[in-house]
Amino acid sequence: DKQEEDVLRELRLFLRNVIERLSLDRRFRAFTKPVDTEEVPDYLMVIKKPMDFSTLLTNIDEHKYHTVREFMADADLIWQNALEYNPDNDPIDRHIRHRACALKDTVRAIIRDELDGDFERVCEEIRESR
Ligand SMILES: O=C(C1CCC1)N1C[C@@H]2C[C@H]3C[C@@H](O)[C@@H](O)[C@]2(C1)O3
Repeated sequence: DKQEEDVLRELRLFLRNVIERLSLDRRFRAFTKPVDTEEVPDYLMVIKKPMDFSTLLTNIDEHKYHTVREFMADADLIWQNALEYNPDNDPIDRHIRHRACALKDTVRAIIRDELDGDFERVCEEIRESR
């Protein structure tokens, strides 16, 4: 109904704003677009569900996320995939993992500081009603 669509529209606005702010952070530049599977031919053998900021945005615009929890499941894939694919004890991998952990902490801090628990509970109620 109208009020419910307004809630889901506010959710999309919030999620787009989160991604916009992450995309402006130079530490997270490697997370903005899908890993180039022509540059990295074994990537899809290792990583079953690739994810990146541009794909999150597309999903938001396709109304794929009805709750922040659903969005977080995909957002977490970005840093989880980075840790999984780049495990080695060399400077490049360690730099990527440092940024992956920074992304994990930054997303959690934004949600903790800016998501109203009552708003997320309304989103969950709407999703369970459908
Ligand atoms: O995992 C990633 C991205 C970093 C966070 C996501 N990649 C896999 C490749 C290994 C490493 C070095 C380059 O080969 C570059 O292509 C990638 C991209 O970084």
